[in-house]
Amino acid sequence: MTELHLWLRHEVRTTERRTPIVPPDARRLVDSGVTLTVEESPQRIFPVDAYEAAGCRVAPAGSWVSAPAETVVLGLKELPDEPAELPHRHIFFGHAYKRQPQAADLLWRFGRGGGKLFDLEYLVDDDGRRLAAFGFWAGYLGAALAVLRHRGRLRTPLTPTDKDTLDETLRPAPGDEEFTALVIGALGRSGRGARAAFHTAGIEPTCWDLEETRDLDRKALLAHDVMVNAVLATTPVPPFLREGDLDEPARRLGTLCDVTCDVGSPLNVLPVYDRTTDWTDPARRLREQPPLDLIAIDNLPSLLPEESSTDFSAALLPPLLTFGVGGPWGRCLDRFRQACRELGVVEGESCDV
Ligand SMILES: NC(=O)c1ccc[n+]([C@@H]2O[C@H](COP(=O)([O-])OP(=O)(O)OC[C@H]3O[C@@H](n4cnc5c(N)ncnc54)[C@H](O)[C@@H]3O)[C@@H](O)[C@H]2O)c1
Repeated sequence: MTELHLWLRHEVRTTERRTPIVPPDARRLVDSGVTLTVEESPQRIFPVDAYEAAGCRVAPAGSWVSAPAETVVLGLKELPDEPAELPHRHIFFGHAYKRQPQAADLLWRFGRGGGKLFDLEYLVDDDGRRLAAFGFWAGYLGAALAVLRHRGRLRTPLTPTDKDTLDETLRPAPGDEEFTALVIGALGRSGRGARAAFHTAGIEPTCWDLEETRDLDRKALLAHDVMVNAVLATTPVPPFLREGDLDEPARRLGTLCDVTCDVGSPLNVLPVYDRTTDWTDPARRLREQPPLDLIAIDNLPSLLPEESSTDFSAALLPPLLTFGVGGPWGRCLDRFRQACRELGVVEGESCDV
C-alpha cells in the first residue's frame, strides 16, 4: 500500500480534452491505496462522475494550488500563469529543458516555491526509452491533417473526433490525385503513427530516419509533395529546411506538417516558421508560388482524446504505482535539477520525495 496522494488537475487549455489517467486506471490506483483527487473539468473527455464512481475524490477546477503540500499534481500540458511560486511536486510535460522561450519562467517558479517537476517527456526506463508517450497519435494526426489539407478536404476549425470517423475522411475518394509523401523520424512513435495514417489514406510514404538524414539530400526532400517531420531532436543537427530552400524553383513540397514543433528551440530542424498553428487556423501559407502550407499544431493527440488518453494512461499506470525515490522518477528529478542548474535557477525550500 502506498500513501501517495495524486491530484489530477483540470487542463487550462480549452482544447485539451485528454487526460493522463482514464477512469478504469484511476480505479486501479485507488484499489492500490493511492488517494486520487480529480478536478472538475468541463472539457475532459471522461466526465468527473466516472472518476467519482471509481473511488476518486472530486475537487473544483484549479484547486490544486491549495492542495496539501505532500500532494503530487498530475496533468499534461502547461500550468496557468499563476501562482508565481510552485511548492508542489508536479508531473506533466513542462517543455522546459530545451531552452524553449518559457523555460526559465517555469523553472524559476519551481525554484521559488521549492516544488519539483517530474517531466513526462523524461520518464524513461533503464535503457532511456520513454515509458509513456502520445507520439503515435501525434504522428497519426499530423499525417492525417497533411493528407486532408493536400486533398483540399481539411475542415476548420478542427474538432476532436474518433479514429473511425477520421479514417472515413482519410480514405482516398474517386478523382483524388496521387502524391508523394516523406516521413522523417519514421522509425519513432510519431513516425509509425504517420506511416499508419498515410497507409489508411492509400499512400506509401518514403521513410527517413537518422541514417537517411546524416548526409541530407534537400533536393530529394523538396521533391516530395507532402512531408511530415516526426523527429525527436536531442542534439543540434543541420536544419532539414532553411528559408532559402522554400524558394527553390524545383520545389514540389506543398504541405509540410511539423509534428515535432520545436519552434524557438536551438534544436529546431525546421527554422522556416516562427509560431505554431492551431485548431482554428491549422494551416498557414508559407509561400504562394507554388503554394506551401505549414501545419504545426502542438497538441495533435487531443484531436483523438479518447484513444490517445487510453493508450497513455495504460503506459503511465505502472510507473505511477511505484512513484517514489529512484528508478524512472529519480531520473526525472535528476533531469529537473540539471535543467535548473543550466539556467542558474536556485532551489528554494525543498519538498523531497
Ligand atoms: N505535436 C504534438 O502534438 C506532439 C505530440 C507528441 C509528441 N510530439 C513530438 O514529436 C517528436 C517525436 O516524438 P516520438 O515520441 O515519436 O519520439 P521517438 O523517440 O519515438 O522517435 C523519434 C525518431 O526520430 C529519429 N530522429 C532523431 N533525430 C533524427 C534526425 N536528425 N534525422 C532523422 N531522424 C531522427 C529517431 O531515430 C527516432 O526514430 C518529439 O519531438 C515530440 O515532442 C509532438
